[in-house]
Amino acid sequence: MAERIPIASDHAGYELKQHLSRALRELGYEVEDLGTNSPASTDYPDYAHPLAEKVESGEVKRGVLLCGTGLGMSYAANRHPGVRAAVAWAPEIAALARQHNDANVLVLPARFVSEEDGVQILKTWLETPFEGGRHQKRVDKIEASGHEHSGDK
Ligand SMILES: O=C[C@H](O)[C@H](O)[C@H](O)COP(=O)(O)O
Repeated sequence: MAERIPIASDHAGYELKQHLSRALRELGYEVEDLGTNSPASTDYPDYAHPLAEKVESGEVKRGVLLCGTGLGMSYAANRHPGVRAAVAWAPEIAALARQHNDANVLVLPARFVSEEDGVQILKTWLETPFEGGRHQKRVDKIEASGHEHSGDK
């Protein structure tokens, strides 16, 4: 069965979302489009939270968000426990976001990447595994309260 991947954007990411949705389908994924559905002005948290809730609950393994810079979407998505939303503007960032940070949400800065680069970033993020090892301990510490962790444990 094809993996279902939710994707969402605000107005700034709308055009690239449409392009990446087509690319995802061509790659064999089932795409769940959570909006927005036009280039009309919208508020990015209205799209980030529903997608992040799906990842947080385990309904889906991973998802894709887009806004102008990627920043607003990442701020909102990263408030959800267990969500690690990474802004990636180059395939190398997307690869490291997977290898080192186990990023389960890819966030694209739609006003700063071309359609072609967007597809390469997406494919790299989809195909790159988490390395685990020393990175697992660090990822685990993200979920811990900042008060509980100090020093090099
Ligand atoms: O982080 C926020 C995103 O980049 C938004 O896409 C951006 O702020 C939207 O800006 P505007 O309302 O000026 O199109």
